[in-house]
Amino acid sequence: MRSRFLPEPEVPAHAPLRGVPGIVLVNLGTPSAPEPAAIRRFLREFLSDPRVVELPRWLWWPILNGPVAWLRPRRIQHNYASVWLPGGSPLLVHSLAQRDALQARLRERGVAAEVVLAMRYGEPALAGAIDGLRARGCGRILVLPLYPQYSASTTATVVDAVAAHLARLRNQPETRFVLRYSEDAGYIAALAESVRAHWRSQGRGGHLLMSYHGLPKASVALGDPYHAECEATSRHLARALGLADDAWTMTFQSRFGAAEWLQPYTEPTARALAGQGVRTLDVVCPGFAADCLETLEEVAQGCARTFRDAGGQALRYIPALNAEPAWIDALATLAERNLLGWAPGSSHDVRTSHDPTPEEDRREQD
Ligand SMILES: C=CC1=C(C)c2cc3[nH]c(cc4nc(cc5[nH]c(cc1n2)c(C)c5CCC(=O)O)C(CCC(=O)O)=C4C)c(C)c3C=C
Ligand SMILES: [Fe+2]
Ligand SMILES: [Fe+2]
Repeated sequence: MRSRFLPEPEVPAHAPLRGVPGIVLVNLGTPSAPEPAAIRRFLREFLSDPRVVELPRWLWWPILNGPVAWLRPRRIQHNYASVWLPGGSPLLVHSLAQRDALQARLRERGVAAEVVLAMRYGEPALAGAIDGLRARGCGRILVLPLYPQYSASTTATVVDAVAAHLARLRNQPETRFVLRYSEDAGYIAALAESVRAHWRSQGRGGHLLMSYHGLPKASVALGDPYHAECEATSRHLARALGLADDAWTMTFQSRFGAAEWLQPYTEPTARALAGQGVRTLDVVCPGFAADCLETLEEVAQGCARTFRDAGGQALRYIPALNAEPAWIDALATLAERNLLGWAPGSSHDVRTSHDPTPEEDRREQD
């Protein structure tokens, strides 16, 4: 009989019942090459997710498969090419470095867990990452999206995709999700340290922009908590840096389409600040755990040009946390906390009754 479910991986018979836990870091996804065909493939998958573009299908489908699929890739290929790294797209390169650094840090801490990277759209695929962990005997999986602030258009789509894959499995792994860490102390401390390091090496700018990826205003009106979470991150970061209220501004970038998005927008704000006499502008993008097209091309290049053209002297972009040690430490702590009771060796480990040590066995019999 053919089963409607996927075949189960063969895990060695002597493998422990649930094995060590697996951790899936998940980021958005990015084209496999800075070329129109690869960009088109990526945009088609990403922008056909109904959580990303909420327009009715009959209206959106012709736009996506017409102008977006055929004009946008040709237009933005040069943007991608201008930030492309020898190892590939910056988003992929930095996310892989985060995976490796997190794996190493957990080992140093004596926490047994297998870390893999997946992209929500494109490669490495989420389903493949989960199957890879299962084949290595991981019966418990922690999904850790690289989105500090929850949004339906990012975090929830990861949950959707994981759930859709689990729906095809017979022997489902125990699964946990980290939905947000916008106010996490380690994350805020890592951000603050990255800003301070920038100030130490380049001097303090006249103003600090905290720029987040935007979202249609309508989504927030319908209950998406994203704006409130960006605000929470920004206030914590400002407090950690000891900034007065008029020394920083929260803005939103990467607007897409004709609708109104969260305001104030980053680029016009940079222009206005130059007009008000700000000479040097520091910009940090706390919502992007890894540098990507939106930070390196749109902000570090594009907004910097706008700022200079408007009379400013220099916009100095502060790199994303990427594989910064303080951030990897924060990620490791976040992971450990969410592995509670799962990870042998973790300081948070709660041994289950399934596998008592011989010594515990003896004690229990006494
Ligand atoms: C309606 C469209 C979009 C929504 C909603 C949206 C939300 C959103 N996106 C990120 C993070 C990233 N977005 C990136 C690129 C990107 N985003 C959109 C559109 C929406 N994003 C597009 C069309 C693109 C591709 C580039 C372009 O065509 O301009 C990226 C970078 C990817 C890369 O290859 O480097 C990231 C990261 C968040 C956090 C978010 C909601 C909170
Ligand atoms: Fe986006
Ligand atoms: Fe963009």
